[in-house]
Amino acid sequence: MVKVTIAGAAGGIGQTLSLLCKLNPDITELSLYDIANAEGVAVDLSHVNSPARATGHQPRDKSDQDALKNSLIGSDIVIIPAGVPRKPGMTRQDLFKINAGIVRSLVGAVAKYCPEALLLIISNPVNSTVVIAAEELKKNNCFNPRKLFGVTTLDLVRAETFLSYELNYPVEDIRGKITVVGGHSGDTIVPLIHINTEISKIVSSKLSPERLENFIHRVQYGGDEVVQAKSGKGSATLSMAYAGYRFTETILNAITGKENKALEPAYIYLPGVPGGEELSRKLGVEYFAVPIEFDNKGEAKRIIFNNNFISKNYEAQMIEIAKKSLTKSIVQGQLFVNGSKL
Ligand SMILES: NC(=O)C1=CN([C@@H]2O[C@H](COP(=O)(O)OP(=O)(O)OC[C@H]3O[C@@H](n4cnc5c(N)ncnc54)[C@H](O)[C@@H]3O)[C@@H](O)[C@H]2O)C=CC1
Ligand SMILES: O=C([O-])CC(=O)C(=O)O
Repeated sequence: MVKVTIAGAAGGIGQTLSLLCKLNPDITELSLYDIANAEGVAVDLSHVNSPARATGHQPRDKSDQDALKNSLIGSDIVIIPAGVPRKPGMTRQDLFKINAGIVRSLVGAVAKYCPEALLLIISNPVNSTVVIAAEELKKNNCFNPRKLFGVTTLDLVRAETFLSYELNYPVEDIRGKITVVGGHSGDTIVPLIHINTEISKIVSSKLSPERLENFIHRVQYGGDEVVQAKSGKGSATLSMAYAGYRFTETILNAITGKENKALEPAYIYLPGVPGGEELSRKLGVEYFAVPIEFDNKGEAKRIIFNNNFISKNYEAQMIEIAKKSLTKSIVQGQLFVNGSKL
C-alpha cells in the first residue's frame, strides 16, 4: 500500500507526472492536490485502467485547509511541483519570490499531516526550495534529512541523452555510467562523465575538448534551451515529468525490493545522510546533489560518491564554481524561513 501525493498536480509537470504515477502498479492511491483543476485531472485519470485510485483535492476558497489536509493524510511520498515556471530572460533564482512561499506553506502542511512522508521537491529554484523545506521541517521538529530530496534527475537525463547523441552510443548503455552532481542551475550543474572506464575511454577517443565543452554547457543550460523554445509558454514539463517519475520509481523500487539503480542523484542535506558529513566538510557546503543508495523504506541509505568520481581537473574546477553559487542560494533559503536568526 503506497499513497503518493502530488502538490501542483494540475500543472504542466504535475499532469504528466500524475499520469506516469497512475501507471505504476505499486501505487495504490494517487492523491492530486492543486489550487485549481485538481478534481478534473483526478476524474480524467481515474478512467485509466490501472490499480491506483486517483483522488482530487482543491480548496473551495483561500480559507479552506481541508483539501490540502485530506490530500496529505496517510501519504508515503509527497512530490511538490507547485509554483511558477520561468519565462525567457529569467533565472531560476528569479522564481524565489513566488515559489519560496508556496513551497514553505506546502511543506508546513506536510509537517502537520504526514510528517513521516518522503518529500521530493521539484519547484524551482531547487537550490533554495529544498533548504526552505528543510528549515520548515526543522521548525516543526520533523526534519529527517534521509527523507528530503531535491529532484535533479532531469540534469542526469539530459546528460545521458546528449552524451549518447555526441558519442553515437546507445543511451540505455550510458545509464548508470555517468552522473551529475552539485545543484540545479547553470554552473551549479556538474556532469561527471569519467566515473566509468568504458565511457571514459570512448569520450577520450571520440570527443574533442571543444565538443566536450559544448556537451557540458548544454547539460548546464538545457533548461534555458526549453524556456527559449517555448517562448514564454513555460519551461520543461514533459522531460521533467519523466525525470520526476524516474526518481519516484527508483524510490518505489527500493521500497518494494526491486532492482535499485544506485547512481540516481538528488540534492540533499549532506550532513544528515550516512557518508555525507565528511563530504560536506570537504566540500564546504551543506547541500549538494550526489548519487544515493536507498533503503527498503525509500530513505537515503548512503551517499555513493568518492574521489574517483572527480577524475579530471576540469571537473574539480566545476565543483569549486558550483559551490560558490550554491552557498548563496542555501543562505537565501535559510534566511527566508529563519529571518535574521541564523
Ligand atoms: N527540478 C527540476 O528539474 C525542474 C523544476 N521545474 C519547476 O517546477 C515548477 C512547476 O513547473 P510547471 O509544472 O511547468 O508549472 P505550471 O505553472 O504549469 O504548474 C504549476 C502548478 O502549480 C499550481 N500551484 C500554484 N500554487 C500552488 C499551491 N500553493 N499549492 C498547490 N498548487 C499550486 C498551479 O495551479 C499549477 O497547476 C516550476 O517552479 C518550475 O521551475 C521545472 C522543470 C524542471
Ligand atoms: O529551466 C527551468 O526553469 C526549468 C528547469 O529547471 C529545467 O528545465 O531544468
